[in-house]
Amino acid sequence: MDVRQVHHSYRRHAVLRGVDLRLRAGILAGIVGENGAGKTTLLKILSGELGPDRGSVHHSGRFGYCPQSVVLDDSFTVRQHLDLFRHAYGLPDLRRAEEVMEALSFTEYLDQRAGLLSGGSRQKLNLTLALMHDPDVLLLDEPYQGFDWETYLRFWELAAGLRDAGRSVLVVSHLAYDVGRLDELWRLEGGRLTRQDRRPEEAA
Ligand SMILES: Nc1ncnc2c1ncn2[C@@H]1O[C@H](COP(=O)(O)OP(=O)(O)OP(=O)(O)O)[C@@H](O)[C@H]1O
Repeated sequence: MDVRQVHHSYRRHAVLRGVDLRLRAGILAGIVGENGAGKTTLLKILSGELGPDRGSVHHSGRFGYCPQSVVLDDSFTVRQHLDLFRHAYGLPDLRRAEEVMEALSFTEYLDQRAGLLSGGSRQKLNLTLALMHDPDVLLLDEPYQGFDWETYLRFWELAAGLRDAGRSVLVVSHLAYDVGRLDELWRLEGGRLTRQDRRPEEAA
């Protein structure tokens, strides 16, 4: 993914003022920033949901995006969500979805309605839907919110496995927590990204 000089304003409020970012294959990168720094705006632009006022975003290969809340129909079960997304992605089967669910200890919820899932389980469904087509570039917005400690660790194992398989993974969070797990850390501040040291005491 190659991002050059992205600018975005909401009316006269300039939120992004020249964001540059290059994500190579086989990297696990993080972006941190305070509330209101523009993280969600940047992710929407990277995913194509929002057009930048200026600048360019290019990526190659399959693309996956896990926003903070995926629009889910609460009356559909987990299995029905998977089937819908399988058709949308044009997948022959649910093999990868099953692997992700296994990794997140989520398989027992297949027949649960989405509206009855706990916050953490709902997030597992969001992640499964974003990962089930095995994207080359993966953008994750606050991906571990609501996770218990065990699931949090499993999430990082999953992310590292994707990196090791040559995928580009970008984790966006307001918390500079556990940054040692990342290959690169960036801070979004004043509308631009700056590279951070990954030592937690300096990045927090
Ligand atoms: N649709 C919109 N219209 C006007 N202003 C907006 C809109 N969306 C976001 N903003 C403003 O842009 C700024 C950046 O918002 P954004 O949601 O991108 O930040 P964030 O870093 O994701 O914040 P948080 O960590 O709180 O989720 C904020 O000041 C916000 O109020």
